[in-house]
Amino acid sequence: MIMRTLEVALGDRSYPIVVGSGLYADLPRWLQLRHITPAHSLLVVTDSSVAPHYGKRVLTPLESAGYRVQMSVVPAGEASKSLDQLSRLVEEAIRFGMDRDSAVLALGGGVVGDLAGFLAAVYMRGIRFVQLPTTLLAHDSSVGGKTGVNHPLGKNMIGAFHQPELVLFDVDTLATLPERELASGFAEVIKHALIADADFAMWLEQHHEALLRRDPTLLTEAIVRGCAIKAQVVARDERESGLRAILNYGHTIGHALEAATGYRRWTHGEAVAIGMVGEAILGELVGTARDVSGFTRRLLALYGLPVTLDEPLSDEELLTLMRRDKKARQGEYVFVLPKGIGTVEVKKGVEERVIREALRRLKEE
Ligand SMILES: NC(=O)c1ccc[n+]([C@@H]2O[C@H](COP(=O)([O-])OP(=O)(O)OC[C@H]3O[C@@H](n4cnc5c(N)ncnc54)[C@H](O)[C@@H]3O)[C@@H](O)[C@H]2O)c1
Ligand SMILES: O=C(O)C(=O)C[C@@H](O)[C@H](O)[C@H](O)COP(=O)(O)O
Ligand SMILES: [Zn+2]
Repeated sequence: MIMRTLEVALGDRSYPIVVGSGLYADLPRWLQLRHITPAHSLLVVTDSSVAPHYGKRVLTPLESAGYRVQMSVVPAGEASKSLDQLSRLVEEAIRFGMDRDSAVLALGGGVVGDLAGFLAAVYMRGIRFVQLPTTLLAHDSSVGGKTGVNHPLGKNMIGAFHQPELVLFDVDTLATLPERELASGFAEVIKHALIADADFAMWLEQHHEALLRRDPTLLTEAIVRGCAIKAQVVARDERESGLRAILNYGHTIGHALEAATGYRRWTHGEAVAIGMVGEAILGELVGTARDVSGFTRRLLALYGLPVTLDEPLSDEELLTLMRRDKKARQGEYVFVLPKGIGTVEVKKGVEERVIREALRRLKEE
């Protein structure tokens, strides 16, 4: 049995990230290690695609250990990251009798993780929660405490920082993940490599075939390396007063693409993949880096990810959305730009004409 453990070091709010197989059978023990005992009722939030596969696998050991537990299911998909779904979950939590000692378990991908985490952040002004990620992408979303929902005018516009008590990533769940979602998850794995670890980027290039075949040892290694980069950044700058913004590489453009298409055209990872190519081109134009967009494009393409902007979106709309990005200040555009492979910098005040040129090149095959 594979099992690897890391820590997000946040003083008395530090928590473990456990990555391995067959972990759900031991879920009660992990919860008790975090002082979530059968005296505490649990709301398991999941989605309509995950519930049929893993609902029972999570509920059964909890019930056997004496927990009072209820499962709440939201429709699968990005549209569930909404205030409407949040409000419905609050109602279910109240009716179930959740109190300040209760905990929320987020069983699913980033949508469930962000939504259920936000529920935990606001329910009775904050209760504990646990992340049970079931997508590759959720190696990113389950760590670091960014929770929230979308607004039609902007991605993740409503949310809170609220750290989980525990991240328990059972890699067995990845067996049922659709191929498109696996690729989408690799976009954030590649992001972690491109911002912090050139060797990891080369490793991802070398092992792409086995990783796409879901070789369990390599997949676990990719998750652990990605989580380790994220955990280190979060530990140094939990609330994004500076350094943490590097985790947003590809997202100024990526989030604009998602919002401009009503969160329907691309998955989050696909939008970030196109965004990383765009921001690599932008880095070359601004002069922070040389010769990075070619490698970025090739690596993402090896994982079947989109690397050109092939949707007829107006530059005006994308620029408006990018000015609303959470990193932006005083109407200035802020981007995370590469300095090379494995290193990036946060660049404020990028000129609009240069962004337009990057978008033009991003549209080229
Ligand atoms: N909080 C953060 O730091 C952070 C980081 C990255 C991304 N995100 C957010 O995460 C979201 C994207 O997450 P995602 O890509 O995991 O999408 P998702 O949660 O929508 O999952 C993708 C699809 O796969 C299905 N699915 C999930 N696990 C499955 C499994 N094991 N087997 C079969 N089907 C499964 C889901 O039902 C869904 O249809 C976006 O909203 C993004 O903004 C947040
Ligand atoms: O954890 C972070 O910080 C990130 O930026 C990780 C991103 O992959 C993630 O998509 C995050 O939700 C984006 O946050 P936002 O603040 O730009 O909405
Ligand atoms: Zn992301």
